[in-house]
Amino acid sequence: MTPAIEVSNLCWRVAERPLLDGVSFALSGNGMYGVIGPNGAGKSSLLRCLYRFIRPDSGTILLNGQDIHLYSRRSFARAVAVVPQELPALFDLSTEAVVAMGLIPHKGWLAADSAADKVNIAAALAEVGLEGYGRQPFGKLSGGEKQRALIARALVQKPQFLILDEPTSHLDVRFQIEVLELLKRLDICVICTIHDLNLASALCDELLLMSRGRLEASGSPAEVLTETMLASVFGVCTTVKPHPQHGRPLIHYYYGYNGRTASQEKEEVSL
Ligand SMILES: Nc1ncnc2c1ncn2[C@@H]1O[C@H](COP(=O)(O)OP(=O)(O)OP(=O)(O)O)[C@@H](O)[C@H]1O
Repeated sequence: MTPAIEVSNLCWRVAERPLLDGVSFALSGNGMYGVIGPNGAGKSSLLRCLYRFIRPDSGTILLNGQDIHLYSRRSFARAVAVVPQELPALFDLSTEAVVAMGLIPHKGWLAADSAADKVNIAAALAEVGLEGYGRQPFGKLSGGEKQRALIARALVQKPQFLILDEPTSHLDVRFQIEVLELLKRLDICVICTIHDLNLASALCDELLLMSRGRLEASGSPAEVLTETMLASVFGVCTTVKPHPQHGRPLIHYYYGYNGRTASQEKEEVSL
């Protein structure tokens, strides 16, 4: 079933500081939704609200028409999988045991893994390029391998809605592309924070641009990634052209912007 996510007027304040300020949007179906924005813009806070880690002061989040806080723990875990930004310790567990945790919402803590479960776990590890790593202690994997194992855990969960906080942050460039392509192929509703704007442009169907706790812009990469928007939200000078392969925005950065206008900077560079 295609999930519909509807976020209305989300507000979250800490010590009188508005960290999320009237955020509203709808994700109307399957696809890759990228949350972008500068450091401290509120991207992770927004995702934490979506997976019920934070309870906002006001506003609502509906999943398939029902407030997420009215779902039982188990039914929410069946529908929603999360790959957090922080890599958990889980030192004593093998990598396959960590991936198997994704099955818990479907069968409970104590049920042993069936032969079919083991096939699913091995397939998920292979999907993320970790074939043969199942017996290795999770704690001994590299940062990028851990991140991919946590994505495999989310895959075996078979969620309707997958939330990932910076899934590419520990990955080399090849795995950044492979993991995002894999997430896109899942054909479910995926929302992830991402700092690489060119990757977001190439692989996300829609972008949500956060700035200072507010949703500054949303829409297709071409609608959101404009030179003017990048200058005003990130304070960087860019030239944005269609990518020669896929036609979506390709951002070239100018260095040493230092608060001058984009056109001043470009004139200087072209001299
Ligand atoms: N629990 C909290 N208590 C107080 N302040 C918080 C809390 N969580 C987040 N913040 C603050 O809220 C702001 C937004 O944080 P958040 O992690 O959502 O930003 P972000 O856009 O994900 O940033 P980054 O790109 O650096 O990961 C930051 O200034 C952060 O310090």
